[in-house]
Amino acid sequence: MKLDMNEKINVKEILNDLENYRPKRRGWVWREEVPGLKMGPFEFKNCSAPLKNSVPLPSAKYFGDIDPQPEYTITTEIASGRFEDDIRRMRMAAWHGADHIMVIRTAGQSHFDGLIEGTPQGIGGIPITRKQVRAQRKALDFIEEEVGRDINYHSYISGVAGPEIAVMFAEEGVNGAHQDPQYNVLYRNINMVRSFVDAAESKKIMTWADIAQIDGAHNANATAREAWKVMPELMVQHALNSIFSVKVGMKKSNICLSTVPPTAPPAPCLHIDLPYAVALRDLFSEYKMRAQMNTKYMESSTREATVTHVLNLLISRLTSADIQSTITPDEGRNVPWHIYNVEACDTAKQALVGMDALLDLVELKTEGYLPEKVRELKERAVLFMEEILEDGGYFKSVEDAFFVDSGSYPERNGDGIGRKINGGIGVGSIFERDEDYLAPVTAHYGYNNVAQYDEYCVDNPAELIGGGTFEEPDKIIYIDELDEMDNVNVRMEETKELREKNIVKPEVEWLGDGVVQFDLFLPVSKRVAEAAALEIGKKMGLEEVEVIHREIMHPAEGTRVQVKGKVGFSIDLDSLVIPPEPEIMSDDEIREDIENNPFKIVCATVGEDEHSVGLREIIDIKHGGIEKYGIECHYLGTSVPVEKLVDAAIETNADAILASTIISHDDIHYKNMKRIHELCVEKGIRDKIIIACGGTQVTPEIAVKQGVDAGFGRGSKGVHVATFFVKKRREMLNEN
Ligand SMILES: Cc1ncc(COP(=O)(O)O)c(/C=N/CC[C@H](N)C(=O)O)c1O
Repeated sequence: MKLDMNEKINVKEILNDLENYRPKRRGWVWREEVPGLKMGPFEFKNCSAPLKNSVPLPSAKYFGDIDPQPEYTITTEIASGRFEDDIRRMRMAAWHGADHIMVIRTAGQSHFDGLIEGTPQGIGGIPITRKQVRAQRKALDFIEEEVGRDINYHSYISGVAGPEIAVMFAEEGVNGAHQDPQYNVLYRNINMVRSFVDAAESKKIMTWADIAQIDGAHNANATAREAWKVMPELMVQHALNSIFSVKVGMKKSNICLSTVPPTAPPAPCLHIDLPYAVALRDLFSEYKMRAQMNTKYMESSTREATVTHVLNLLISRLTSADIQSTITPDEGRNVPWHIYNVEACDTAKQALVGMDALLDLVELKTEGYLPEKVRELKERAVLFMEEILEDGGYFKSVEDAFFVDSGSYPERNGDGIGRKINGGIGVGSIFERDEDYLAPVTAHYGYNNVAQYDEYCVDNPAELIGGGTFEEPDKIIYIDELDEMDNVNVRMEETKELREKNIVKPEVEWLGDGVVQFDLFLPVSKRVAEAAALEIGKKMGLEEVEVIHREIMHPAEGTRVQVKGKVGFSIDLDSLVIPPEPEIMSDDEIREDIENNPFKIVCATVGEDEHSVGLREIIDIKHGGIEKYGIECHYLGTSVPVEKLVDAAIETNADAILASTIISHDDIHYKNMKRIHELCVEKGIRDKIIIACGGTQVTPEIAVKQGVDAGFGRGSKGVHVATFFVKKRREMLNEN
């Protein structure tokens, strides 16, 4: 199966024959850095190899459609609860620069005490199962082929089924995973002894499979009452998980510290977060940094979240990052939607390439507040570690609620998360292995008496059984579905007409969910505006109308409200009149026509409009404008009265008038077009002259309604206008 960029991914095809799917590779892939990368007229210092296929930033069109990729791996978190719909979002995110797909697990999967099978729908995440992992890894094989860059697939190895999950991930070629026993203990109340014994096993397996590890320190950020007060503890948590991982045998280049700038505006966040970012990288210089955007201080304003994320990216650029995780701007209001996953990827890409080579321009101060604060934070972290030792070690310090205390260490408010060593889920489930304990498996942590059967297999216990599932994937027991109702086949049956018929429904996260959102301003106070917005949504025929964001413009003057609702209908695409792509003739064909029959135009930016760039791009030869075809252009400049433009057309006996207007306030651009047409009629030249008008806010269909012959909107180029002129003149000559 090879993806065609003009065809949707065939999810049914992906689900076919999953039993025999095998992952193409094991382990994590970092981007290929290309220092001195030349793209368009620029040279980049901190970029990686460009993609084969991608969607550039909107403004890329001003720079030859280049789409430079920063050197950091870019993560997008995807998990709507329906993995089959997430596959499409993965493809969208990959085209927008994501090469790390992180799949949130269904709420509370950490408490599942074993692997689950089949493809049940999840809540706020995906129930991780072998079939679901296979389907998404298989889909990513095709998507990475399409974009031209390897994509890392990532999930979570935590909870009471951690080791089983680790084995399944190793078998299925999962490339990255969160693994941090502290997460189990602090946030899922899983017995601490069980958690660390499981973590040793899980990390051993991850090491064998070359799975990159992300720790869970960021959770303290998100859980603490005031995130910046846990900075010392965050470094302690990173240290504990990192050294434990090293002791199990994990290479440091696979150990990624999950670090989040703890604050956000209106706090003076750089002043607080940058010293922390520097201190962390000083202490853990041998490890990888997985920079995650701030998730704690996010409200329902996607704009606010995006600006905070750009400040987070500035910190990444000023310090370092290996993985730049992105958080969807709408994380603060609902389960992330397609469009916001993509926005988050674009925010990271845009900001990081925009700050390319930043450290050639600025450097961090080595005297004063910054280094002093860095030292202070490191000292607090070391003191925290020392107190753990004095208190009797990690488990004892957890019992004494050292962690996630709202005080800024060494201050303590006594409100940390305390767990008992003889409490929590899984307590009492650890047994010492007997003298003759044997597990004939690969990558097994701890005591394993293989020699009792064959001393030559001590380093390869699975040899005793002719290889385990790591060596012999055909030994994996693949279970398709267990629940006859809660599975992907039933779900896809429900939405099949949206796949099979030529109809479409709006969606935000699931195919056919019918959800739309709209943004409006109401000149009333907040509470009145919310009520009015709901009423407007209902009158628009939306169902399940809900206000998802409101912003006060002024307590009395007005409120901005964002509303979501569902449409009950779908659109029959066969019934649509879809305007054809603007035809373009070949340069030679246009040039030949003009050589045989010279063409003269008058052109200007009309009205009170001073924007000249757009029109110059359309006419100037150096921008690929219409002059390159031999068209004679009389450019009258900017803010030209329409009367003057029409008079010039008459004086020069022009074949065409080309008017540009960018300003569209009160539809002034269309009013000017209409006036040009009327003037040509009044002066008796309308049937002899071609009128074309353009501008970024011009909709061609509306332009023509004003009486002109053609309108050219955003993205139009010289070749579009020249083709139109040649065709329109031929049409007029044929008529006469
Ligand atoms: C170390 C660790 N283990 C397991 C889980 C997940 O555990 P459940 O399956 O019980 O939800 C998490 C969750 N982190 C949130 C993702 C965050 N948005 C991120 O990008 O890091 C975790 O941090």
